[in-house]
Amino acid sequence: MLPKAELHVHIEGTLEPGLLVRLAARNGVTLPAAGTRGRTDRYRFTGLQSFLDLYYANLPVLRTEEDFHDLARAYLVRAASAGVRRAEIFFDPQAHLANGVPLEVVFAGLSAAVEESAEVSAELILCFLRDLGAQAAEEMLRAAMPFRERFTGVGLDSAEAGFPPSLFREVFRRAAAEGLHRVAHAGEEGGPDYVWEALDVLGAERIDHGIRAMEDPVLVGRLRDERIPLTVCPLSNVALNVVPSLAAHPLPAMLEEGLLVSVHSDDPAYFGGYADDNFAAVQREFGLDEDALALLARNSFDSCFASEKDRERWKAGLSGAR
Ligand code: HPA
Ligand SMILES: [Zn+2]
Repeated sequence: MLPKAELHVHIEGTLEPGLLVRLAARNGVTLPAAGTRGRTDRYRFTGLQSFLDLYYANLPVLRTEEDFHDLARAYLVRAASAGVRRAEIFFDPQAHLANGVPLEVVFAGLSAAVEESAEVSAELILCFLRDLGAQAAEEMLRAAMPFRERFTGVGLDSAEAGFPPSLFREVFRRAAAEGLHRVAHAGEEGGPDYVWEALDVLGAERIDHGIRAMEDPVLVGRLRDERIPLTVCPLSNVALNVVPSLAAHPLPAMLEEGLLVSVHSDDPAYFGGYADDNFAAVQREFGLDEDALALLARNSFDSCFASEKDRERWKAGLSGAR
């Protein structure tokens, strides 16, 4: 299995139907109708919001430290089998707080799984829910500071359209002052202007998705010249109708432009696959050869926040892999 780093995965999006049902039973939580629909078949979504509605509807099954541990543990075991050596994992504490789960429960459960992970070097990235607004994000960051050592950076996720990155200037400035890494979802629903803002206003070090940057040649030049990482999620983009089909996905054009792109799973329990499945899908669809797949894997290590020494060690493992 090709070694790789997974840099765009939401831990809540790894909640597989089997674990969802077990946690609901364990906690005596009744799943909402929206949560039960589709579980016997593949999930079907019309766009980002229709997915988010189900994603949030399923989260009340997560209540205890053990629940968060079991969720992250299951992901890390599956990721290891996908060849993942490094995982930088998003989590959405505002959603859990809204469900009455204290922050220390979320951190304790996720951190325990991260620390216990021998196979995968893992870190957490705290995401702000952009549709809750800037003030809520600032309160979230303040509340998370007692847990500063347990997360490596901040991100920006949830409904994108109508919530431009520029709204979050101040909270990202504060995160930078705390020495936190900064990433942001941009250019999934929103256009190239959202990617510009994520870079110029938020100081984002990495853009999550970013595929709509391809609509702006000046932006493409900037991303190439500055080697700004883009974490692309092909099966997610197809599932959420961000692209009409995998065949129409801009990944080959992004590689052709020399961008620092890598491939990730986003919400694997909902979108039909983990990191290895996403690699297999683009290999099949675009006929990528071993060199192209190794480049995607190398890019993933070059895009991660691990030490130079670790990144070099993982990249050295690429020659002769597969
Ligand atoms: O795919 C996503 N996009 C935006 N926000 C999200 N939060 C969880 N998954 C996603
Ligand atoms: Zn995402």
